[in-house]
Amino acid sequence: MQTRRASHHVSAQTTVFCTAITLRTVVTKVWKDVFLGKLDIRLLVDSPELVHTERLKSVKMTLKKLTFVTGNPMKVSEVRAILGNANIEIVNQDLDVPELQGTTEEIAKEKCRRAAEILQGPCITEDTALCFEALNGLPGPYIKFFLKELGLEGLNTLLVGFPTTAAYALCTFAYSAGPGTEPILFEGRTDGKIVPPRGVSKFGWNPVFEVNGTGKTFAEMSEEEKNAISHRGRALEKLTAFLRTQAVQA
Ligand SMILES: O=c1[nH]c(=O)c2ncn([C@@H]3O[C@H](COP(=O)(O)OP(=O)(O)OP(=O)(O)O)[C@@H](O)[C@H]3O)c2[nH]1
Ligand SMILES: [Mg+2]
Repeated sequence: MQTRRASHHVSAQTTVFCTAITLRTVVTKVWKDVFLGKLDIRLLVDSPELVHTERLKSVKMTLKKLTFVTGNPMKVSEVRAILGNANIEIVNQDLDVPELQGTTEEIAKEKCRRAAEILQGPCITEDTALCFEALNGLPGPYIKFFLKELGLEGLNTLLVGFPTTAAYALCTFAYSAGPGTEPILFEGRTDGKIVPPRGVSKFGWNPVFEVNGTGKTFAEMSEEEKNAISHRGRALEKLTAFLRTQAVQA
């Protein structure tokens, strides 16, 4: 009787001991992976049930690298700064993808579809528009050509005689999972007004776009300040949220 109770006691002790060792091994491995950057800590919080399954490992791999097709190095630099926080590495491909004429959405979608065909793989593209309320949204996606021909002062002159200088910056990211798949769009918008140039910037129309409620043009803001409220930052927030849901479903 006593022998049986003793052996029962020993086996219970063994179970507790083994469970503790297993738990310790799992916890150590998870934190080691977080520390080494192999595992995004946010995935642990969002979906703890996925911890250390093969699923999560492959998800992490797909999330890690993203090809951004653009010929604009300033876009690349901002996107890297913003997505660096989400632990996504941006690989830039400067492909000559023709831009269709149409709405920002149409341009972004077609640009991405063509880029995915050329790359034969997944990618993101982005189209930015600067829209003037007084001109019913123009120049919109054609701002690049207006800026080139008219310059910063010219963008102001364009609005002389109109009752408002209100404008908004619109950024549309397109994500394609690969050739033949319909690109998905993620849009971010920042409202402001067109003002005479203030601040120093290497990026296009930053000096003439004053963001509502800040009293500052994009060119007068630090990189962090701009990224936190910019059209691009807001669009990327949506893109990263989408990539996380993809991760959970993969
Ligand atoms: O001051 C700025 N702050 C910004 O945040 C910003 N984002 C874009 N732009 C400019 O607006 C036009 C968009 O045209 P866009 O989208 O076709 O770009 P792009 O042709 O330069 O590159 P891409 O089409 O290869 O990606 C181009 O002139 C860009 O330089 C910005 N200027
Ligand atoms: Mg372009």
